[in-house]
Amino acid sequence: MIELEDIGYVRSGVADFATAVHFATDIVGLELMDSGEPGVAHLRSDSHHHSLSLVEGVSGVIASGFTLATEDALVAAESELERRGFRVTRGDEKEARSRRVAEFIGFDDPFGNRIELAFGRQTISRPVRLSRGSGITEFGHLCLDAPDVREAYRFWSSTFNARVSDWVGDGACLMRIDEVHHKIAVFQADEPGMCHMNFQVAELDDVFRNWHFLVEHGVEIEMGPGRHPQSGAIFLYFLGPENFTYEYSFGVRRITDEAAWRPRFFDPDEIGAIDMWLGPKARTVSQPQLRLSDPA
Ligand SMILES: O=C(O)c1cccc(O)c1O
Ligand SMILES: [Fe+2]
Repeated sequence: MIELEDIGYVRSGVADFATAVHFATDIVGLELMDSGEPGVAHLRSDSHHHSLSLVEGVSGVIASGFTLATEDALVAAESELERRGFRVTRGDEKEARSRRVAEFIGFDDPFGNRIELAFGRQTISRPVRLSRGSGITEFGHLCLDAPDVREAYRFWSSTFNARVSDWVGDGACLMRIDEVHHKIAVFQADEPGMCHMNFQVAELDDVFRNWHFLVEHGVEIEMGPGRHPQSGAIFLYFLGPENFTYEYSFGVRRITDEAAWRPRFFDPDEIGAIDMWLGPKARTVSQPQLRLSDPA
């Protein structure tokens, strides 16, 4: 069992670098760090150096990064994964530097999502300078796609310390690795990929201010503002360049009594399954509400 300390970063390839960086900063509000690497943009949301890296090149997610507490844990994880039959690679010095971690390993999960495990992630002491007043306080969770969500749960819960907090039928599994209701989610989709990346905002008002801001700037709102019955968070999903979905949310539940929590099963075909406020997608019958982007 590999103990994940936290979520770390998302690394994503973008074909139109300038447009993606402009969106991540001037629209989403993340801080652009000086990466020192041409074609790599590091976006900061909290006390860590970055949560999102945009890398000029082929469009699409490159890796999802998680942190482990110690170097020993990383070494142990490497052999544990190899014992379980995964092909594990170790990042070289340049790759580790680009991720602002001391060491990392990478492997493909059973569905083809690239996962990286790192230790020694860089903390920055000075306050975040958000590019606009979006109220972002931290990287909240990441959501991966997999064809079989229950199988994905078996993988995450048997390989790592991930516990299910709630299910939305066979369509979504929300998992915690600490007190936060979920930091890892898996949504059903035919192909692997990054379903969305969530940032927490400081107050309820930020969700609504951001909503108005996004609408004014012609950004496609995928769903919300609404409220998830699972985490209890007020959410807003919106579409960035190259099909990258961002989510802002406020008020995520913390599960402080680990022993008392029982995962719940929500029926995705039931109205309000992921939006208690019954917004437009929540009213769609049978049930593309778990698919945030309408199929092209
Ligand atoms: O926050 C949640 O509970 C939640 C539920 C369904 C889907 C999501 O993306 C979520 O973040
Ligand atoms: Fe989410």
